[in-house]
Amino acid sequence: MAGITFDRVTKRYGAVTAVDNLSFTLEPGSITGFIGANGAGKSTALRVLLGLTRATSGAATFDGSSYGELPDPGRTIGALTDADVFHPGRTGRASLRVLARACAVSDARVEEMLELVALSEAAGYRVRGYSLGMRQRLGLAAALLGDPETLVLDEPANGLDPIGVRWLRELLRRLADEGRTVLVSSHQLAELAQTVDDVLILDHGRLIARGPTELLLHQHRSASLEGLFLDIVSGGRSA
Ligand SMILES: Nc1ncnc2c1ncn2[C@@H]1O[C@H](COP(=O)(O)OP(=O)(O)OP(=O)(O)O)[C@@H](O)[C@H]1O
Repeated sequence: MAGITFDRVTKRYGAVTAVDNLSFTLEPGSITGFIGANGAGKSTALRVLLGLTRATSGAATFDGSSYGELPDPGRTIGALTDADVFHPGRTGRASLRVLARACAVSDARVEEMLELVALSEAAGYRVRGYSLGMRQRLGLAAALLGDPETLVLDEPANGLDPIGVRWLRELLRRLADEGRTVLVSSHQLAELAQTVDDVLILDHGRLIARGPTELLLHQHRSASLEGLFLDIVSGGRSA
């Protein structure tokens, strides 16, 4: 199973340092929450990991291989970065079938994933008619198509209704229990606290706290992940 390693990753856009010397390793079998204020650098870090943008320095790898070096990335890494990656004129089913062909996944697996994300009935409709929550579900189905060892999900709960949020939480737990590595960014801290084992807290591109959620809550005498986050981030800013 593939873990994730960030080794001194820095990404600059001109004068802006979006990710600043970021290092951490995630082991398989757990869910890690990636949190930070707007502009903290979470999406940039995930984009570097997924080979969507190049690091200025350092490297982000899956068991030693960058995304681009993976022989079969679709079957190793499942990623959700944007609910709007699908062609609006294609049906949900056709969208998944295009991806399935690219990573040699069967049409039967497409139907299984549509069922898993509760889109079987809507699979014949064009994506332009889908709600945000339905597009997120389709994105999750796409991420899971190749039965990947590692999942990298940028705000997967966006647009999901409360039933969908609970479904997602249970799904991620199942996937982690199967030994997969799950990294998930979110602003919904109350929900995230119920989902993850560990958190990484990013502020101005830098990792300012990391560890098991329960331990961090205890160390900071916080009753909630939101309290912990506000405490750490405002503490970091005044330091
Ligand atoms: N393509 C880009 N060109 C220039 N600056 C960028 C680019 N992408 C991100 N940035 C800048 O990098 C910083 C980090 O942005 P990023 O989107 O990674 O943060 P984030 O933590 O994902 O934020 P959010 O929670 O709002 O999604 C911000 O200052 C942002 O303006």
